[in-house]
Amino acid sequence: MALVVQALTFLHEYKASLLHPIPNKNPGALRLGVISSAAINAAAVIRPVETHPDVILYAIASREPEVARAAARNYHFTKAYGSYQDLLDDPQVDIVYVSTPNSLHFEWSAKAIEKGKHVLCEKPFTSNGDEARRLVKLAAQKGVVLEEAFHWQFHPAAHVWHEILDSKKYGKIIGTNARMTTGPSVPGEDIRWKFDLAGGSAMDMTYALSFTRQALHAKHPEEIASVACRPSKSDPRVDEAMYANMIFRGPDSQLIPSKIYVDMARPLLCGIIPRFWEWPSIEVETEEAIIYFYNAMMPHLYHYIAITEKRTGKTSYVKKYSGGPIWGDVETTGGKGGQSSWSTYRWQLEAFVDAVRGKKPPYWVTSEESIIQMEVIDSLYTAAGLPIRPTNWGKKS
Ligand SMILES: NC(=O)C1=CN([C@@H]2O[C@H](COP(=O)(O)OP(=O)(O)OC[C@H]3O[C@@H](n4cnc5c(N)ncnc54)[C@H](OP(=O)(O)O)[C@@H]3O)[C@@H](O)[C@H]2O)C=CC1
Ligand SMILES: O=C1OC[C@@H](O)[C@H](O)[C@H]1O
Repeated sequence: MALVVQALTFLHEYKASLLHPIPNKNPGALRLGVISSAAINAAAVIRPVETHPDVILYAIASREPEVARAAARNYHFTKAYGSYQDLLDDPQVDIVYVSTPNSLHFEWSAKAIEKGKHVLCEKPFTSNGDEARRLVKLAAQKGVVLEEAFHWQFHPAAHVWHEILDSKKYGKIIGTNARMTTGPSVPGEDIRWKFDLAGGSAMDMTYALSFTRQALHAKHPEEIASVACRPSKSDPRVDEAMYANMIFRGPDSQLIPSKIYVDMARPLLCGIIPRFWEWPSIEVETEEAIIYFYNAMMPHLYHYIAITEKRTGKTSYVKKYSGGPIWGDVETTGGKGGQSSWSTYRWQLEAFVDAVRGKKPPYWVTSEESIIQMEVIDSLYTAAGLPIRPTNWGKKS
């Protein structure tokens, strides 16, 4: 129930901002510029920046000057810009967060990179694989940090889950099943329904594919065995839901059947009950156990990793809110091993700032990972008989 999880994250972040005093900022703290007034801004960067000593809320831009001014007042940004370009033209901006609709990620990330800014770009990274490759190349040419904001991957729970799977304590992986759904439906006018804004369930709910590829350390699937889409009623090019059966090559070179189900308008149970309990999750079957990561998307709210051993039928539970195999020994800006109140976005910011400061971040979403993720989404659309999300900017005619 992605919308509920999202709403709870807004509350979680708001509570964290009330309970945790804003630390003194470093004299040379990085100046953040935010491109758009998106709903996700508060959870994804504004609250995390408040508790990070090395970043300040410097500027926010909107297509509407008054919207930018209101956001700046609400969240205490120093500057408000009535155009995205004006924000990028400000030499004081060091790092940029791009939270526009998907179709504009490439354009505004590229324009920020051209200005020498480091970029944290929302997921899905771009509209398609071609844009992803071009963006990564541009960042490398300009020598700036570029990161897809795949926040869930930075959380300690994700790292413990990896540790369990990679240990082979329960044998090799033999199958995966990931899902992300929301019902009641995503509202009708939302950007996620618009083809020209690179909408669609496989784009927005890219997490299910990410959980799967992460579990398997997989790149492209060996085969897309089948894909079925439920098209949006208003635009058949937009997938309201997608069901995909893929075969990946697993970490031991074995072939692994992997199911993905994403749905932006999950039918209500018995026609009336929203499935509030259905949070973005993945089940991994190994030779000896079923390992279920519940709420892999926003584990800071609540999560568990349930391990049910096939031989005994017994289930044990693992949870992890701080420390863990990657952050455990790290001196973070919140102390050793970070803080259990930190959201996925706060862990992500910690790593992003490390990278901008030239320090090796404990965890990183590689450029290759972001490119392949977009390439696989392209191939899912092609297999489904739907068009790949187009590039609207920067193509030489
Ligand atoms: N990491 C996460 O957990 C989440 C990530 N996301 C991602 O963040 C991005 C934004 O999502 P969300 O917050 O729901 O988006 P919203 O619809 O709330 O905001 C998108 C913003 O983009 C700007 N914009 C620019 N051009 C357009 C256009 N043609 N139509 C509509 N808006 C436009 C608008 O800002 P303005 O008018 O100020 O210019 C608008 O406020 C998406 O890429 C989404 O996938 C979303 C939710 C969660
Ligand atoms: O990234 C996201 O996380 C939460 C979802 O509700 C949302 O659709 C998606 O964009």
